[in-house]
Amino acid sequence: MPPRTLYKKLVDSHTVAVLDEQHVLLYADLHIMNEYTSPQAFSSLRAARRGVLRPRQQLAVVSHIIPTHPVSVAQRVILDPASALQASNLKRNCREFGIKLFDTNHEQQGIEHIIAPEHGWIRPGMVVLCGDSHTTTYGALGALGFGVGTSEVEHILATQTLVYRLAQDLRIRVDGVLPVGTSVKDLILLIIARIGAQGARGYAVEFAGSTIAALSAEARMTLCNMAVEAGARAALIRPDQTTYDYIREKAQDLGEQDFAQALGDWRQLYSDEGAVFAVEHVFAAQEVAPFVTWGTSPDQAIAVNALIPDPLLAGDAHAAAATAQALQYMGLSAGSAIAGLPINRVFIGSCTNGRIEDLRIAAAIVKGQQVAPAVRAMVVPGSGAVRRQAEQEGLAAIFIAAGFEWRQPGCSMCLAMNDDVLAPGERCASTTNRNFEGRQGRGGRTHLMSPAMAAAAALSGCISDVRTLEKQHV
Ligand SMILES: CC(C)[C@H](C(=O)O)[C@@H](O)C(=O)O
Ligand code: SF4
Repeated sequence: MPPRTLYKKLVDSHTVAVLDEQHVLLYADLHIMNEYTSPQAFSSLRAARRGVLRPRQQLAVVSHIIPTHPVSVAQRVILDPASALQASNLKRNCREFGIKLFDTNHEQQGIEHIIAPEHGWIRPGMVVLCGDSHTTTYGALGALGFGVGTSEVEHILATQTLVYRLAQDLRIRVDGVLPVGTSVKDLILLIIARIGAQGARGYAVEFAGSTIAALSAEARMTLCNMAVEAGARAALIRPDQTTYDYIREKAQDLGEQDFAQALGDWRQLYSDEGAVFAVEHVFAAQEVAPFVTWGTSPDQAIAVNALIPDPLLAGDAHAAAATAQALQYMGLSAGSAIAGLPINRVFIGSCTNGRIEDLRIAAAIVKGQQVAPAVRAMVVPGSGAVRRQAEQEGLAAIFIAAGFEWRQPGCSMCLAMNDDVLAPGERCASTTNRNFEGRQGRGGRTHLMSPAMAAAAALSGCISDVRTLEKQHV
């Protein structure tokens, strides 16, 4: 057999039938649903008088619409009628078809992409599908994860398979040590800025190199989560000891013997020597600086000490128009510094940066300091488990003492489908993944950055270089 990439191995091991040169029928080990993209699928299923083939390989989470007010989980109520209906529909569907659900008042409630790995349900070698684009997150653990559309959700529920168009292979190598004050979030913002928001379109991306190997399992999730913002159809990292240790800790139901047996399979999950990638990009970790987006697309990002780009210097007329439009929406002028720009809001959370390690990083910066008076800052943990752990570790107390709001988990202001929204014109330092126009509320202005940079912005009241801030406090 010719050398294969990790991606090809995963596809091959889940191919039920080859349909044509471009398409296979792909088997899904796990299918995750949210309240937003599943209702129609269930309606169609009922209309066709079909059932759910493998209910135990399904998982449902109410994540996008739940309010995050700091009332107890049991007291959480969805007031918005349309959202309440979505949640009750999901409940009804899950009850009828016997699917495990993390409902609005569940203690472990949170964002689907945080809940699934933290319970040990994502394992190397799996295919995981979900009606949500950030399903690429699971590549961090060596699983092939990607988002599907509503009509595909119906097909998966009925057959546990998907008609899948094959992607091409792209490798991104990163070597070296990330500089002090930077994190994997800065790395992925830099990569997207360089290759563009369409730079990985149509490709399954494998991240490789010493920088990637040194990342924690959670940091790898941040990386694979955001790869979709470069258009990637999947993101993968070869499983290694870091992966095995993470799963050992999280997968409580996996006994010694099963784990040992699984390890044998997981160790085969790598791109063979000589496997061909259609495209390869190489980066050096030393190039990474704290990054911030200035525009309305995740690739419109610069190092915090750089100047906001000038449309006149853009490559072509199309790029010039896009830059000018983004600057206008963001209320920024070309050529000015991004550092020092006053902000109104800070949001720390989301499936990109709402894990315990993210909260630890932010809390270390915030500790003993105060949120700037004009700023409203919130921390929304990614799940009930993250929230509880942060409370046990004393992180919540640090945030609260500094003046942050300590909220209940959910997607929250990542996409403003609940009442956590920006007012028109408000500027937000956000650890999320998308800065599209209106993403956090109509007329709201989003600057994507790392948890460390968001913490620094909260304290100083403006976009600030966390490296300088850290020095001031030493
Ligand atoms: C609501 C859902 C379909 C959407 C996605 O697919 O990613 C959301 O999670 C997002 O982040 O924009
Ligand atoms: S946290 Fe944001 S990116 Fe993640 S699933 Fe929710 S809305 Fe989508």
